[in-house]
Amino acid sequence: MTSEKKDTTPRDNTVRIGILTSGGDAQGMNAAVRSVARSAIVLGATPYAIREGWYGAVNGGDLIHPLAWGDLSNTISKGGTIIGTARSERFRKREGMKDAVANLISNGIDRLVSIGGDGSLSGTEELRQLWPELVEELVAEGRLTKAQAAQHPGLIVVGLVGSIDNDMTGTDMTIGTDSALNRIVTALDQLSSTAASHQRTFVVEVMGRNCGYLALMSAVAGGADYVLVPENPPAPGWEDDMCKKLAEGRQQGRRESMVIVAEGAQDQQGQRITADYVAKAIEERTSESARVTILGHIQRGGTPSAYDRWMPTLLGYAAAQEVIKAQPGDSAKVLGVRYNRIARLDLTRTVAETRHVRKLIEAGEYEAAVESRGRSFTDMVEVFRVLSTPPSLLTPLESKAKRVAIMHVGGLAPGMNMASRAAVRFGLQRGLEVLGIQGSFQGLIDGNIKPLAWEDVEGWGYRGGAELGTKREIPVVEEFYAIGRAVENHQIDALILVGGYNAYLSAQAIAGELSRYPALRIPMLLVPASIDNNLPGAEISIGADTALNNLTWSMDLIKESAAAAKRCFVAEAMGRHCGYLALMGGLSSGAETVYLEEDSISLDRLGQDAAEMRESFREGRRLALVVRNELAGGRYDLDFMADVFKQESHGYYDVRTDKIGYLQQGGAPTPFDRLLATRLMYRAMARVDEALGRGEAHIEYLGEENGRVVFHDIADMPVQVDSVKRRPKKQWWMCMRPLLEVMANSNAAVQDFALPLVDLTQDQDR
Ligand SMILES: Nc1ncnc2c1ncn2[C@@H]1O[C@H](COP(=O)(O)OP(=O)(O)OP(=O)(O)O)[C@@H](O)[C@H]1O
Ligand SMILES: O=P(O)(O)OC[C@H]1O[C@](O)(CO)[C@@H](O)[C@@H]1O
Repeated sequence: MTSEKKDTTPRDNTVRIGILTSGGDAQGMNAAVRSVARSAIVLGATPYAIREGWYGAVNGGDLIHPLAWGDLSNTISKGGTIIGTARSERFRKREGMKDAVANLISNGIDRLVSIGGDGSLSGTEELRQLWPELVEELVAEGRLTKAQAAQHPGLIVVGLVGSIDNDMTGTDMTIGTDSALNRIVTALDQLSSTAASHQRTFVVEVMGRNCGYLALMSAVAGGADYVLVPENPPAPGWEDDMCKKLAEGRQQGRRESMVIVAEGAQDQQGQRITADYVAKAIEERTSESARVTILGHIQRGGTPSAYDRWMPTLLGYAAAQEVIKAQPGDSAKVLGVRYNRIARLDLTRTVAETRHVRKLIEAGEYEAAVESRGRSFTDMVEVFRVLSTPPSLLTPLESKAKRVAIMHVGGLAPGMNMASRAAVRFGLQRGLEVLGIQGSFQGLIDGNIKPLAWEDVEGWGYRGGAELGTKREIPVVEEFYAIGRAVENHQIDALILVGGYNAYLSAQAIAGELSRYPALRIPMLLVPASIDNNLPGAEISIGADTALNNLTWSMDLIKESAAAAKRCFVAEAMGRHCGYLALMGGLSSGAETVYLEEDSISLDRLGQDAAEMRESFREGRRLALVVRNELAGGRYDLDFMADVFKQESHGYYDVRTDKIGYLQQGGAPTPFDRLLATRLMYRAMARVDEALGRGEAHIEYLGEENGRVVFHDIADMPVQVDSVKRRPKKQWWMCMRPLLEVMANSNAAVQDFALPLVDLTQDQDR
């Protein structure tokens, strides 16, 4: 970013858009700033940075300056906010706001994209409402001319929610939350090994102010034993309950114990519960020592997750579009995300609703407070209870004498272990016996099957790989008899297959042979797990988020390695025929070009891209990233593409290739994949239980679509997928394709394209 003093006197007639980040910084704010600024440039407007949040608006001068395309280079992977943030006390006062109006107008700015938490956004709205009055006063005081006042009659505002707390109602995730959750869960994984070595309890305090989202979700994803959140204060005597739970867990073989305390946790008397208090309570009641870890600002630090890059990029484009189109007097909007789509929310209402939750907690209306956090939060309270409570403390359920088997089929997907762990615990709670099949269909035929107890799956959640193994082979007809015999011999009443496309094809094959093999007429349910994200009826499959993060992280490293030389990297992402990883990885790592299998890639296109690449290096570019999906371009493979770029470089840059490969499949699953696996298995086990109760035997697959878990009969599969390309006919993320062009090219021809919007009138959670 340039540091020289800018002449901010308005000279052109373009629309000027001020961009500020305010309140606590959050990972992903840079992606939002970059996107708003670059989209503004592509849409014909001029972006201005207002540095240090509202402090910059109040103080003006060098703190307000235009942003050039190059100022945003290589910022998407950076943590924090490159334009600075602050908590400005002066802005809270009328005089401070008046100074802000004077400074904004003297820079020709009356359109603003404000990125921050509810405090920052309510400050923004207050300024918008006071604007006309303050302008009048400034004219009366001679600080603005009448012409300036006439030119800027009102402030046009769009808000983006940047805060790790995820406390804004109406939006599923705020910018920074996913990264903070990644940070917390990584820390919990690391603490687990030391805790297990000593059979010790760790009490971990996490951020979130009055919101328990980070605490609750990290407790589920990190496999914790007990959680304390502000919305759901524990009843008197909770210290004894907690210690009983910890002791029982130990009895069941749990070596590491973890208690998560939200920083805003309190008891029903409104008394704050600190991590130290929790540790003391444990030491007083058990013979064990407890250790306290306060994660603090680590949670807000470091590089953003892939989600906190592509999501703010999408929102940033939408915000630029919105702020350019809006008219003075239009109500202010805040753009959030619901079900991976953009939610256009009324700023005033959203902020008021958010503050209302805080009031509910203060008033002791806890049930209402939990409900206000939305369905996913409410469900997770119950999910956590079931997952974390040792069987001896769960209300005993009568055994149903039914056996549900679980196995993996297809390529490895991080999160498969979490799905198995959840299956065992949800199944046992329902009075079902859960069997683990080792080694897919061949394992079933060979009888590699054993009952899984509550403690058998302890610690599985954070492991990469698949403890039950997985194989890609689809059973052939000759094996169906053996499979049927195995199902009968092991008295398997229902089967849950966690896996990828080949699991679905296997189920389809079984469905076609049911009349010949009646033993296979049992409920079967497919749970989507594939890093390719190519499964029907599932917008995201288990494993795709981990793979995307692994890919993004590797491309960050590649970019860094290339920064020293003038270099173009051509990187290859997995995904087979599905471009999800390549496109989202490209968007998240700031790639210049992405080639998908879904595109038709001609030699002409490659030649043209290479010529543009040469031109950009000739004009001073130092680094470029091209991402290709592993099957994109058919015979134009990785080496061929690299050769075209090399041949056309004319010495302006050199070219290197990198096949990212199997590291995309490896490592511990991200919190998103763990939570998705848990949510899906919660519903899967309930469905199987119901089917067993009713004596039904459907073969179904499930997945999340538009924020709902939806079940489809296997017969729907041919309608939903392109069977040659092995991917859904409709891929919701494809509409983000033009976004990459907008972020990569200031002369992008793409002006306006359809954004994935959620229809809030159809939203049953609002
Ligand atoms: N009611 C208000 N009126 C005017 N300005 C406000 C108001 N509330 C907050 N602000 C401005 O926004 C800044 C940031 O607010 P706050 O500290 O509440 O953080 P936030 O935006 O809620 O972010 P975070 O989620 O990180 O806490 C304040 O320092 C102040 O300048
Ligand atoms: O960075 P500061 O000013 O210490 O603020 C910490 C607070 O900000 C947040 O990180 C974001 O609102 C909260 O979770 C935390 O309570």
